[in-house]
Amino acid sequence: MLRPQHHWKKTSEQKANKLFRTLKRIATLLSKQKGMLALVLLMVVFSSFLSLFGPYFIGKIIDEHIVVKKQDGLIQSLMILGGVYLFLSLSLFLQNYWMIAIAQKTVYSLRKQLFEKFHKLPIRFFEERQHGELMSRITNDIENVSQTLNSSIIQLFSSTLTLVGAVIVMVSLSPLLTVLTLTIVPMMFFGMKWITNRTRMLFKEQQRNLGELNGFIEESISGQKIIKMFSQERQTISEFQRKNEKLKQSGFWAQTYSGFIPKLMNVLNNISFAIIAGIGGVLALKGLISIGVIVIFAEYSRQFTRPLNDLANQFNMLLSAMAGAERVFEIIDMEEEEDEKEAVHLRNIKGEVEFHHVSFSYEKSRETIQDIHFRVSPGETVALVGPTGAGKTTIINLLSRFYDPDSGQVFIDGYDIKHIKRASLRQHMAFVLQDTFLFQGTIRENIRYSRLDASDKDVEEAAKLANAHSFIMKLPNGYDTVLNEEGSGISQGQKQLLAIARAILANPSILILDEATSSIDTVTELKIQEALQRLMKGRTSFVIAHRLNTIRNADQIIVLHEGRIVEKGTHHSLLKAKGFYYELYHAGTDQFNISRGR
Ligand SMILES: Nc1ncnc2c1ncn2[C@@H]1O[C@H](COP(=O)(O)OP(=O)(O)OP(=O)(O)O)[C@@H](O)[C@H]1O
Repeated sequence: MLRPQHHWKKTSEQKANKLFRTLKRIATLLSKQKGMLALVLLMVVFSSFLSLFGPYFIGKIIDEHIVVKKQDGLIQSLMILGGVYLFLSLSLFLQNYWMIAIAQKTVYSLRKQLFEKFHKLPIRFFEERQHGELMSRITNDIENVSQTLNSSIIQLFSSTLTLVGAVIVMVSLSPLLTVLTLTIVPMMFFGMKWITNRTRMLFKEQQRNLGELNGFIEESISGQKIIKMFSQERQTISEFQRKNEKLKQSGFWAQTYSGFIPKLMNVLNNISFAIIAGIGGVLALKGLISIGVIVIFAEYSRQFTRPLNDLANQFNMLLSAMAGAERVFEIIDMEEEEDEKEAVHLRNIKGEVEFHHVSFSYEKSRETIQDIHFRVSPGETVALVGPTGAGKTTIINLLSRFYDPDSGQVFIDGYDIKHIKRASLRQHMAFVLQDTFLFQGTIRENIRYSRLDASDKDVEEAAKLANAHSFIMKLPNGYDTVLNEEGSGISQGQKQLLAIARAILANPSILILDEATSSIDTVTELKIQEALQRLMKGRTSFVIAHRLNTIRNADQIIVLHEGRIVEKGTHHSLLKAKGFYYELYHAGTDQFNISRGR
């Protein structure tokens, strides 16, 4: 029995420590705007004082003017009272205004830090995580922090000040009535606890159901084509209805229970008012307190329930925002993909590539590639061939340093690429992948993405070499046609021509090409082939080849199987050897299937 208890104690301690560290970090961020923060706190103190002083002053006016029917000085007192409430409003406005400015500035820099960090993290980081989840850190989590900074800090501080101040004044006026008034506090505490326990669970459920529904909506929007292809509309709608119904149910109960909170507050307010009026009245009749004191108490007790309620709410909000902030800091603290201190910048390269006994695994439990060893002379074309999962993409990932080898080395022009700056290394490479990623923007901007300083003439020149110019000119706005992220409006083959144009513009020494497996119409296919021939000329090219033509023309074919090189050679020498390549070729695997007929 001791152990779990000890464990529990430890984890809750760790949690508290973590929370404290996160709070401290937020405080450090906020302290960058010390001057403004000091002003806000000053305003909070001022407004708390005025909100206590107002009712006190009303009590005084009642005792000194109303009860004794003395008109002298009443007007002045009322003017002072007006001034108190005017300044109270002003200070509340100012503290809010300044605090929002501080909060927005803080989350602005947090958002900036996080986005910049994303670009310094290795590819592994993104491959291991859900993109939706990462998106939510930069949107929801940061928004949560922003909301809390906007209001919670002020509320927590002013609620505490008001509570403490009210109790001090009340005790000084009538300890007995204070004790009686405070009897509602435990009632309030337990009542609130009962409701919030239930609402918290219900809200959690509502949130979960909402998340589920949102996920389902997102999936059915992006999978619309598949839904229609398989005529699953009706099934999708009924699944949606089921989820929608669940959300409605949980939403109904969550809102109903949370709707009790103001009602309960009202009842408790009335009870405390009855206590103050009744018992205060008896005390006043006995001459123990004045009528003004009853008014002060009545007003304070009304003020009492609000800060107590606020404190509980704000504290919950603060906890949830801190959880969000923790998730943000977790990423900000992650180890970055850094270049070695002495890493060099390569100006020009010839394009000689050597893999020297390279082994690598994505996960410790399973070796992905083993003892890969080959050399490529500048300008050569290498076809990487092998069944699915053989390790072709992994070799490309290592060459471009998206991952680093566990053992062995990769050399470019005799330099171990570990000692070359990543940006410099990738500057000498261009990628034409199966799935061309296009950004929202014009065709011109999309081609220029590989060399931002290229002139319009350079862009068009590259498009011409890539056989893309003629189809671009047929688009409604030519080079200024706007594409969305999915590149809808142009075909798969045309997307590839754009990718080739991009690569031609980059003018790299090393070219990485992942040939498309999807079949493309013959005319476009021929255009692609011709453009690729131009692109590959004079550059060291690595091709994950799917077209027989490419494979046949390669200077070197590297045949991979289960992470190892099983054969090397040219098409003819490998066929002659009657080994694994020969088998692949005759078995008509994916790699050879596509273009055998062409
Ligand atoms: N990010 C990753 N994390 C873990 N394992 C991975 C990762 N990427 C690939 N693998 C695994 O590594 C092995 C080699 O994958 P790789 O993508 O290099 O094969 P491939 O030859 O390019 O296959 P294909 O022709 O299907 O693209 C596979 O077993 C794959 O499951």
